[in-house]
Amino acid sequence: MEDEGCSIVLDVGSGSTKIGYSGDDLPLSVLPSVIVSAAPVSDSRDTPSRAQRPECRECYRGYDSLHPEDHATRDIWPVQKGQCQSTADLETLLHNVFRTELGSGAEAQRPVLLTESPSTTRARRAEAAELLFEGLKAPALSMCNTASLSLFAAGRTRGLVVECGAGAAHAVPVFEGYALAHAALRVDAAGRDVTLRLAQLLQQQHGSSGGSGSGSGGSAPLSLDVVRAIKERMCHVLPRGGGGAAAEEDIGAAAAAAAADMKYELPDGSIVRISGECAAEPAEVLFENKHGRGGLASAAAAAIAMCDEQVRTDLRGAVVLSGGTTMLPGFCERFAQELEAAIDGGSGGAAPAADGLVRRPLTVVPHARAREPGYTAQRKYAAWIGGSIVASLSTFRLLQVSRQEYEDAGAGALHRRCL
Ligand SMILES: Nc1ncnc2c1ncn2[C@@H]1O[C@H](COP(=O)(O)OP(=O)(O)OP(=O)(O)O)[C@@H](O)[C@H]1O
Repeated sequence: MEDEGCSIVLDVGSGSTKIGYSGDDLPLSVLPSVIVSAAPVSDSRDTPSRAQRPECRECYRGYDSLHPEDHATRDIWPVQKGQCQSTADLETLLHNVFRTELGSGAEAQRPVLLTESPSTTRARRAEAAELLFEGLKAPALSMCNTASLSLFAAGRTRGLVVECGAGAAHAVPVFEGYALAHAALRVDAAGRDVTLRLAQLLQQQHGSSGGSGSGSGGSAPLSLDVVRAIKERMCHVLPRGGGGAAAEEDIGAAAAAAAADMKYELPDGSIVRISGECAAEPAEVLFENKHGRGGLASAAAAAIAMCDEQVRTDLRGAVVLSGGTTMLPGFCERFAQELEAAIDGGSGGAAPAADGLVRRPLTVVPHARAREPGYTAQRKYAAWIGGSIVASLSTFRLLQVSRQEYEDAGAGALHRRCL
């Protein structure tokens, strides 16, 4: 939609930054959220106009590839586990992204809708506002919670949003478009942890950090970026209780295809063999109980339990998954099983409650078999897509704070108007 009045929609995640224009179906670009000292972040030397690049461009070198013990790297990831680590670094990243993706002309001088993590603080919001208004000269700004936006992308305003990205996961109840902050829970296990676990298993099985080489694997270490690519192609989530023939059926067509072809070809032509254990075990980190803290499904059940009973009915009726890690084949099925087991002893909340009322059954979106119209693969970019929808509504101006208002009232104006 080529529209003079459209806004820039910006979603800066731990792993990737999604940027594009309101009203579009997908981001213009998806770039790694990294400042690389040696090479340009993006491969775009000149900036073609928006009309020339209508497709979503993905240029992803994952945050997953940030090795926990690699202090020597000069790459800087300003957002880690969903939280900004340094405003100065974030400013550098955003200057790079705006320059390479939008150019320095009028395209970059539009109102901005910036997504914010469910666990952000007022202080961080104020810092981000200063960065956008003063560093990037945005004429107007609106800040929206990723959970509310993901829910809009799924066509709802009430529900429990379960986000699982690269660095962090959240379970956030949303009512009438507003995230209920008191019941939002965060889990420190996400896509990067799955990648690291896969790297560990490959190392154990092949004797190197990944074990590449032709045949059964050689000694050259695999970069975590390659391991991430293997994960995205070949890993899946088993149903609760593990494998078995019925389970294999349940993991879906994509996973079955991956399971049949357990070889991954590297760019140099060598082959990495992926065992069944390597394909299925890494994703277990998302569901396991660690140090007495439950996984994602336990957090989701706890978040529902922290809300009023009337709200809980709506939450059970729409548990919306979003974020790249939920794209793992079998994730939706396993999550639904785990959540059902965690709520009301397996009834999913449909059993009669103490007051005799039958609660609404648990509905996880997207459903593994009954595909949600318009919300399946989109969940990878759900927060950005929701932002694109919100920023194209005529009421969007009610959420915006202009530069003048910001100069007069400071960040307080944003706290009052953010979603
Ligand atoms: N098809 C796929 N299968 C499995 N994992 C995937 C797939 N596509 C992306 N991922 C994983 O999703 C993660 C990125 O998800 P997303 O873009 O939602 O996170 P982010 O916004 O960068 O980070 P965060 O939300 O944690 O701040 C990465 O770990 C990536 O490997």
